[in-house]
Amino acid sequence: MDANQDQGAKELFQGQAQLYKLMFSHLSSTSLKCAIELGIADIIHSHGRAITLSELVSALDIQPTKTTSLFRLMRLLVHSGCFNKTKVNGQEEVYGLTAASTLLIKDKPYSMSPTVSAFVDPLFVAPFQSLSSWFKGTELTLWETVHGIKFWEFMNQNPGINQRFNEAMAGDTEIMTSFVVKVECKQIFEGLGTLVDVGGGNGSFSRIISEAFPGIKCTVLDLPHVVANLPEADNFKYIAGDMFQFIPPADAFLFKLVFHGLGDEDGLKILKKRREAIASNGERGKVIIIDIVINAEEEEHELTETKFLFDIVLSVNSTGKERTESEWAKLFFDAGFSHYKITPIFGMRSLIEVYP
Ligand SMILES: C[S@@+](CC[C@H](N)C(=O)[O-])C[C@H]1O[C@@H](n2cnc3c(N)ncnc32)[C@H](O)[C@@H]1O
Repeated sequence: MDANQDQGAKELFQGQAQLYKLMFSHLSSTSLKCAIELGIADIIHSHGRAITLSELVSALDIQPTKTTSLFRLMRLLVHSGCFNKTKVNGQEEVYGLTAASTLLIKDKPYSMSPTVSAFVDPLFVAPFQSLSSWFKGTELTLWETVHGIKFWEFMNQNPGINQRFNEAMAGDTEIMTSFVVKVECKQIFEGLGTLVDVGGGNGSFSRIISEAFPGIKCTVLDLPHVVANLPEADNFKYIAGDMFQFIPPADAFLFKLVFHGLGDEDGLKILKKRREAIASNGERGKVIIIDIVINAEEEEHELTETKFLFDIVLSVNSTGKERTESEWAKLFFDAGFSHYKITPIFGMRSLIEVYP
Protein backbone atom coordinates (compact mmCIF):
# COMPACT_ATOMS: atom_id res chain seq x y z
CA MET A 1 0.00 0.00 0.00
CA ASP A 2 1.34 3.48 -0.81
CA ALA A 3 1.01 6.39 1.62
CA ASN A 4 -2.20 7.73 -0.04
CA GLN A 5 -3.92 4.34 0.08
CA ASP A 6 -2.79 3.94 3.67
CA GLN A 7 -4.32 7.31 4.62
CA GLY A 8 -7.52 6.47 2.71
CA ALA A 9 -7.92 3.14 4.54
CA LYS A 10 -7.26 4.83 7.89
CA GLU A 11 -9.98 7.41 7.25
CA LEU A 12 -12.38 4.73 6.04
CA PHE A 13 -12.00 2.71 9.22
CA GLN A 14 -12.18 5.83 11.39
CA GLY A 15 -15.45 6.69 9.65
CA GLN A 16 -16.75 3.18 10.26
CA ALA A 17 -15.79 3.32 13.96
CA GLN A 18 -17.47 6.73 14.25
CA LEU A 19 -20.69 5.30 12.81
CA TYR A 20 -20.61 2.35 15.24
CA LYS A 21 -20.10 4.76 18.13
CA LEU A 22 -23.12 6.82 17.08
CA MET A 23 -25.18 3.70 16.34
CA PHE A 24 -24.68 2.32 19.84
CA SER A 25 -24.81 5.64 21.70
CA HIS A 26 -28.23 4.74 23.08
CA LEU A 27 -26.36 2.27 25.29
CA SER A 28 -24.76 5.19 27.14
CA SER A 29 -28.15 6.23 28.43
CA THR A 30 -29.67 2.77 28.81
CA SER A 31 -26.70 1.50 30.84
CA LEU A 32 -27.02 4.57 33.04
CA LYS A 33 -30.70 3.69 33.49
CA CYS A 34 -29.68 0.13 34.38
CA ALA A 35 -27.18 1.41 36.99
CA ILE A 36 -29.97 3.48 38.57
CA GLU A 37 -32.44 0.61 38.57
CA LEU A 38 -29.85 -1.70 40.14
CA GLY A 39 -29.00 1.02 42.68
CA ILE A 40 -25.24 0.72 42.07
CA ALA A 41 -24.44 4.26 43.31
CA ASP A 42 -26.55 3.66 46.45
CA ILE A 43 -24.74 0.38 47.12
CA ILE A 44 -21.29 1.99 46.85
CA HIS A 45 -22.48 4.91 48.99
CA SER A 46 -23.82 2.69 51.78
CA HIS A 47 -20.75 0.43 51.53
CA GLY A 48 -18.81 3.45 52.77
CA ARG A 49 -15.83 2.91 50.48
CA ALA A 50 -15.04 1.75 46.94
CA ILE A 51 -16.34 -1.74 46.25
CA THR A 52 -14.87 -4.83 44.57
CA LEU A 53 -16.73 -6.59 41.77
CA SER A 54 -17.50 -9.63 43.95
CA GLU A 55 -18.84 -7.39 46.76
CA LEU A 56 -21.00 -5.63 44.20
CA VAL A 57 -22.31 -8.95 42.87
CA SER A 58 -23.29 -10.08 46.35
CA ALA A 59 -24.82 -6.68 47.29
CA LEU A 60 -26.88 -6.77 44.09
CA ASP A 61 -27.93 -10.33 44.88
CA ILE A 62 -27.52 -11.39 41.24
CA GLN A 63 -26.48 -14.79 39.86
CA PRO A 64 -22.67 -15.34 39.92
CA THR A 65 -23.02 -16.23 36.23
CA LYS A 66 -23.74 -12.53 35.60
CA THR A 67 -20.40 -11.45 37.13
CA THR A 68 -18.58 -10.95 33.83
CA SER A 69 -21.57 -9.08 32.39
CA LEU A 70 -21.52 -6.78 35.41
CA PHE A 71 -17.78 -6.29 34.89
CA ARG A 72 -18.51 -5.19 31.31
CA LEU A 73 -21.29 -2.84 32.36
CA MET A 74 -18.99 -1.27 34.96
CA ARG A 75 -16.18 -0.99 32.41
CA LEU A 76 -18.46 1.04 30.14
CA LEU A 77 -19.73 3.20 33.02
CA VAL A 78 -16.17 3.83 34.22
CA HIS A 79 -15.16 4.78 30.69
CA SER A 80 -18.02 7.28 30.46
CA GLY A 81 -17.06 8.84 33.81
CA CYS A 82 -20.02 7.60 35.83
CA PHE A 83 -17.87 5.56 38.20
CA ASN A 84 -14.13 5.30 38.75
CA LYS A 85 -11.91 2.28 39.15
CA THR A 86 -8.78 2.20 41.27
CA LYS A 87 -6.50 -0.44 42.75
CA VAL A 88 -6.25 -1.11 46.46
CA ASN A 89 -2.68 -1.89 47.60
CA GLY A 90 -1.74 -1.92 43.94
CA GLN A 91 -3.74 -5.12 43.46
CA GLU A 92 -7.46 -5.44 43.93
CA GLU A 93 -9.64 -3.31 41.66
CA VAL A 94 -12.45 -1.35 43.29
CA TYR A 95 -15.25 0.82 41.94
CA GLY A 96 -15.95 4.23 43.46
CA LEU A 97 -18.27 7.18 42.95
CA THR A 98 -17.50 10.13 40.70
CA ALA A 99 -19.16 13.57 40.65
CA ALA A 100 -21.75 12.13 38.23
CA SER A 101 -22.65 8.98 40.17
CA THR A 102 -22.76 10.89 43.48
CA LEU A 103 -25.74 12.68 41.92
CA LEU A 104 -27.48 9.33 41.41
CA ILE A 105 -27.65 8.48 45.13
CA LYS A 106 -31.36 8.37 45.84
CA ASP A 107 -31.56 9.57 49.45
CA LYS A 108 -29.32 12.63 48.95
CA PRO A 109 -30.98 16.07 48.97
CA TYR A 110 -30.16 16.54 45.31
CA SER A 111 -30.56 13.36 43.37
CA MET A 112 -30.67 13.30 39.57
CA SER A 113 -32.07 9.74 39.58
CA PRO A 114 -35.70 10.83 38.94
CA THR A 115 -34.45 13.13 36.16
CA VAL A 116 -32.45 10.38 34.43
CA SER A 117 -35.20 7.79 34.86
CA ALA A 118 -37.84 10.09 33.38
CA PHE A 119 -35.83 11.28 30.38
CA VAL A 120 -34.49 7.83 29.49
CA ASP A 121 -38.00 6.39 29.70
CA PRO A 122 -39.30 5.01 26.36
CA LEU A 123 -42.06 7.64 26.52
CA PHE A 124 -39.45 10.36 25.95
CA VAL A 125 -37.02 8.36 23.85
CA ALA A 126 -39.36 6.46 21.50
CA PRO A 127 -40.73 9.57 19.68
CA PHE A 128 -37.25 10.20 18.28
CA GLN A 129 -37.67 7.06 16.16
CA SER A 130 -40.20 9.14 14.22
CA LEU A 131 -38.04 12.23 13.74
CA SER A 132 -37.84 11.90 9.96
CA SER A 133 -41.66 11.51 9.73
CA TRP A 134 -41.98 14.72 11.72
CA PHE A 135 -39.61 16.53 9.33
CA LYS A 136 -41.77 15.48 6.40
CA GLY A 137 -45.10 16.03 8.16
CA THR A 138 -47.05 19.17 8.99
CA GLU A 139 -47.34 18.93 12.79
CA LEU A 140 -45.60 21.70 14.70
CA THR A 141 -43.91 19.34 17.17
CA LEU A 142 -42.68 15.75 17.19
CA TRP A 143 -44.75 15.18 20.34
CA GLU A 144 -47.91 15.92 18.32
CA THR A 145 -46.77 13.63 15.50
CA VAL A 146 -46.46 10.75 17.94
CA HIS A 147 -49.04 11.49 20.65
CA GLY A 148 -51.55 13.56 18.69
CA ILE A 149 -51.58 16.43 21.23
CA LYS A 150 -49.22 19.12 22.50
CA PHE A 151 -46.69 18.28 25.25
CA TRP A 152 -48.30 20.30 28.10
CA GLU A 153 -51.77 19.05 27.14
CA PHE A 154 -50.44 15.49 27.27
CA MET A 155 -49.09 16.18 30.78
CA ASN A 156 -52.49 17.56 31.80
CA GLN A 157 -54.21 14.36 30.65
CA ASN A 158 -51.68 11.96 32.23
CA PRO A 159 -51.31 12.79 35.95
CA GLY A 160 -48.81 9.99 36.69
CA ILE A 161 -46.45 11.06 33.90
CA ASN A 162 -46.97 14.71 34.81
CA GLN A 163 -45.85 13.96 38.36
CA ARG A 164 -42.76 12.11 37.12
CA PHE A 165 -41.92 15.02 34.81
CA ASN A 166 -42.25 17.53 37.65
CA GLU A 167 -40.07 15.37 39.91
CA ALA A 168 -37.53 15.09 37.09
CA MET A 169 -37.41 18.89 36.85
CA ALA A 170 -37.19 19.23 40.63
CA GLY A 171 -34.17 16.87 40.71
CA ASP A 172 -32.45 19.18 38.23
CA THR A 173 -33.43 22.27 40.20
CA GLU A 174 -32.31 21.28 43.66
CA ILE A 175 -28.64 20.97 42.68
CA MET A 176 -28.66 24.33 41.03
CA THR A 177 -30.60 26.19 43.65
CA SER A 178 -28.34 25.37 46.53
CA PHE A 179 -25.50 26.97 44.59
CA VAL A 180 -27.51 29.91 43.33
CA VAL A 181 -28.85 30.76 46.73
CA LYS A 182 -26.11 29.79 49.10
CA VAL A 183 -22.93 30.24 47.14
CA GLU A 184 -22.68 32.07 43.87
CA CYS A 185 -25.59 34.43 43.36
CA LYS A 186 -26.81 35.45 46.79
CA GLN A 187 -26.68 39.12 45.85
CA ILE A 188 -29.12 38.60 42.97
CA PHE A 189 -31.95 37.88 45.42
CA GLU A 190 -30.94 40.10 48.32
CA GLY A 191 -33.20 43.12 48.76
CA LEU A 192 -36.12 41.75 46.73
CA GLY A 193 -39.57 42.07 48.31
CA THR A 194 -41.47 39.86 45.87
CA LEU A 195 -40.54 37.24 43.28
CA VAL A 196 -42.71 35.33 40.84
CA ASP A 197 -41.31 32.02 39.61
CA VAL A 198 -43.07 31.78 36.25
CA GLY A 199 -43.53 28.21 34.99
CA GLY A 200 -41.94 27.24 38.30
CA GLY A 201 -43.16 23.62 38.23
CA ASN A 202 -43.74 22.24 41.72
CA GLY A 203 -41.84 25.22 43.16
CA SER A 204 -38.66 23.45 44.24
CA PHE A 205 -36.52 26.44 43.18
CA SER A 206 -38.44 29.24 44.85
CA ARG A 207 -39.21 27.19 47.95
CA ILE A 208 -35.45 27.16 48.66
CA ILE A 209 -35.28 30.91 47.88
CA SER A 210 -38.17 31.60 50.27
CA GLU A 211 -36.44 29.64 53.04
CA ALA A 212 -33.06 31.32 52.48
CA PHE A 213 -34.62 34.81 52.21
CA PRO A 214 -37.67 34.93 54.53
CA GLY A 215 -38.16 38.61 53.54
CA ILE A 216 -39.03 37.65 49.93
CA LYS A 217 -42.64 36.74 49.18
CA CYS A 218 -42.37 34.03 46.51
CA THR A 219 -45.20 33.04 44.19
CA VAL A 220 -45.00 30.09 41.84
CA LEU A 221 -47.16 30.42 38.75
CA ASP A 222 -47.79 27.26 36.77
CA LEU A 223 -50.56 25.37 35.02
CA PRO A 224 -53.40 24.12 37.27
CA HIS A 225 -52.52 20.41 36.98
CA VAL A 226 -48.95 21.16 38.12
CA VAL A 227 -49.63 23.26 41.22
CA ALA A 228 -52.88 21.79 42.51
CA ASN A 229 -52.87 20.88 46.24
CA LEU A 230 -49.22 21.68 46.93
CA PRO A 231 -48.32 22.90 50.44
CA GLU A 232 -47.80 26.66 50.89
CA ALA A 233 -46.06 28.73 53.58
CA ASP A 234 -46.38 32.33 54.82
CA ASN A 235 -44.02 33.69 52.19
CA PHE A 236 -44.52 30.95 49.59
CA LYS A 237 -47.69 30.62 47.51
CA TYR A 238 -48.88 29.03 44.29
CA ILE A 239 -51.03 30.52 41.54
CA ALA A 240 -52.64 28.26 38.99
CA GLY A 241 -52.77 30.00 35.64
CA ASP A 242 -51.48 30.60 32.15
CA MET A 243 -48.41 32.83 31.91
CA PHE A 244 -49.69 34.20 28.60
CA GLN A 245 -52.83 35.45 30.35
CA PHE A 246 -51.62 36.78 33.69
CA ILE A 247 -48.45 37.14 35.74
CA PRO A 248 -48.76 38.98 39.08
CA PRO A 249 -46.61 42.10 39.67
CA ALA A 250 -43.26 41.54 41.43
CA ASP A 251 -39.78 42.96 41.98
CA ALA A 252 -38.33 40.06 40.02
CA PHE A 253 -39.73 37.60 37.48
CA LEU A 254 -37.88 34.32 37.41
CA PHE A 255 -38.01 31.98 34.40
CA LYS A 256 -36.02 28.81 34.92
CA LEU A 257 -35.87 26.55 31.87
CA VAL A 258 -39.03 28.16 30.54
CA PHE A 259 -37.78 30.28 27.62
CA HIS A 260 -36.00 27.35 25.98
CA GLY A 261 -39.46 25.78 25.60
CA LEU A 262 -40.77 28.89 23.80
CA GLY A 263 -40.23 30.04 20.23
CA ASP A 264 -39.11 33.64 19.64
CA GLU A 265 -42.63 34.91 19.02
CA ASP A 266 -43.98 33.57 22.34
CA GLY A 267 -40.79 34.51 24.19
CA LEU A 268 -41.07 38.07 22.93
CA LYS A 269 -44.74 38.25 23.95
CA ILE A 270 -43.88 37.26 27.53
CA LEU A 271 -40.88 39.60 27.74
CA LYS A 272 -42.79 42.60 26.36
CA LYS A 273 -45.46 42.11 29.03
CA ARG A 274 -42.75 41.97 31.72
CA ARG A 275 -41.21 45.16 30.33
CA GLU A 276 -44.63 46.87 30.58
CA ALA A 277 -45.10 45.56 34.13
CA ILE A 278 -41.71 47.01 35.14
CA ALA A 279 -42.59 50.34 33.50
CA SER A 280 -45.85 50.57 35.43
CA ASN A 281 -43.90 49.83 38.64
CA GLY A 282 -41.86 53.03 38.19
CA GLU A 283 -39.14 51.20 36.21
CA ARG A 284 -38.38 49.02 39.21
CA GLY A 285 -37.88 45.31 38.63
CA LYS A 286 -35.90 42.80 36.62
CA VAL A 287 -36.23 39.51 34.83
CA ILE A 288 -34.05 36.60 35.93
CA ILE A 289 -33.60 33.77 33.42
CA ILE A 290 -31.84 30.48 34.04
CA ASP A 291 -31.26 28.71 30.77
CA ILE A 292 -28.69 27.51 28.27
CA VAL A 293 -26.57 29.96 26.29
CA ILE A 294 -24.92 28.34 23.26
CA ASN A 295 -21.43 29.65 22.90
CA ALA A 296 -20.02 27.01 20.61
CA GLU A 297 -16.66 28.50 19.68
CA GLU A 298 -15.43 29.03 23.21
CA GLU A 299 -16.66 25.93 24.92
CA GLU A 300 -15.53 22.43 25.44
CA HIS A 301 -16.72 20.12 22.70
CA GLU A 302 -18.64 17.89 25.12
CA LEU A 303 -20.55 20.70 26.81
CA THR A 304 -21.52 22.15 23.45
CA GLU A 305 -22.72 18.74 22.28
CA THR A 306 -24.94 18.46 25.38
CA LYS A 307 -26.43 21.87 24.57
CA PHE A 308 -27.08 20.79 20.97
CA LEU A 309 -28.78 17.62 22.25
CA PHE A 310 -31.03 19.73 24.48
CA ASP A 311 -31.75 21.95 21.48
CA ILE A 312 -33.01 18.97 19.47
CA VAL A 313 -35.20 17.83 22.38
CA LEU A 314 -36.68 21.30 22.74
CA SER A 315 -37.07 22.09 19.09
CA VAL A 316 -39.09 18.99 18.36
CA ASN A 317 -41.05 18.47 21.58
CA SER A 318 -42.04 22.12 21.75
CA THR A 319 -41.53 25.08 19.50
CA GLY A 320 -38.61 26.14 21.69
CA LYS A 321 -34.88 26.37 21.09
CA GLU A 322 -31.56 26.84 22.84
CA ARG A 323 -30.19 30.32 22.07
CA THR A 324 -26.81 31.89 21.41
CA GLU A 325 -25.98 35.08 23.28
CA SER A 326 -26.87 37.20 20.25
CA GLU A 327 -30.27 35.47 19.95
CA TRP A 328 -30.95 36.16 23.64
CA ALA A 329 -29.82 39.79 23.25
CA LYS A 330 -32.14 40.32 20.28
CA LEU A 331 -35.10 39.05 22.31
CA PHE A 332 -34.26 41.36 25.24
CA PHE A 333 -33.72 44.48 23.12
CA ASP A 334 -36.77 43.80 20.90
CA ALA A 335 -38.84 43.58 24.09
CA GLY A 336 -37.58 47.02 25.20
CA PHE A 337 -35.01 46.05 27.84
CA SER A 338 -31.81 48.11 27.85
CA HIS A 339 -29.17 45.75 29.22
CA TYR A 340 -28.48 42.29 30.53
CA LYS A 341 -25.80 40.38 32.41
CA ILE A 342 -24.94 36.72 31.82
CA THR A 343 -23.32 34.71 34.61
CA PRO A 344 -22.33 31.29 33.28
CA ILE A 345 -22.10 29.31 36.48
CA PHE A 346 -24.21 26.19 36.31
CA GLY A 347 -22.17 23.95 34.05
CA MET A 348 -24.54 23.91 31.12
CA ARG A 349 -26.80 26.72 32.26
CA SER A 350 -26.33 30.46 32.79
CA LEU A 351 -28.12 32.96 34.96
CA ILE A 352 -29.19 35.99 32.94
CA GLU A 353 -30.38 39.20 34.61
CA VAL A 354 -32.35 41.46 32.29
CA TYR A 355 -32.85 45.11 33.21
CA PRO A 356 -35.23 47.84 31.95
C1 LIG B 1 -39.27 22.82 31.67
S1 LIG B 1 -40.44 23.07 32.92
C2 LIG B 1 -39.50 24.07 34.06
C3 LIG B 1 -40.03 23.98 35.46
C4 LIG B 1 -39.20 24.73 36.50
N1 LIG B 1 -39.05 26.12 36.18
C5 LIG B 1 -37.88 24.07 36.69
O1 LIG B 1 -36.87 24.53 36.16
O2 LIG B 1 -37.83 23.03 37.37
C6 LIG B 1 -41.54 24.27 32.21
C7 LIG B 1 -42.70 24.60 33.11
O3 LIG B 1 -43.52 25.57 32.45
C8 LIG B 1 -44.86 25.27 32.73
N2 LIG B 1 -45.74 25.88 31.71
C9 LIG B 1 -45.84 25.54 30.41
N3 LIG B 1 -46.74 26.34 29.78
C10 LIG B 1 -47.20 27.22 30.74
C11 LIG B 1 -48.15 28.29 30.71
N4 LIG B 1 -48.77 28.63 29.57
N5 LIG B 1 -48.38 28.97 31.85
C12 LIG B 1 -47.74 28.64 33.01
N6 LIG B 1 -46.82 27.63 33.09
C13 LIG B 1 -46.56 26.92 31.96
C14 LIG B 1 -44.91 23.75 32.73
O4 LIG B 1 -46.04 23.22 33.38
C15 LIG B 1 -43.58 23.42 33.42
O5 LIG B 1 -43.74 23.28 34.81
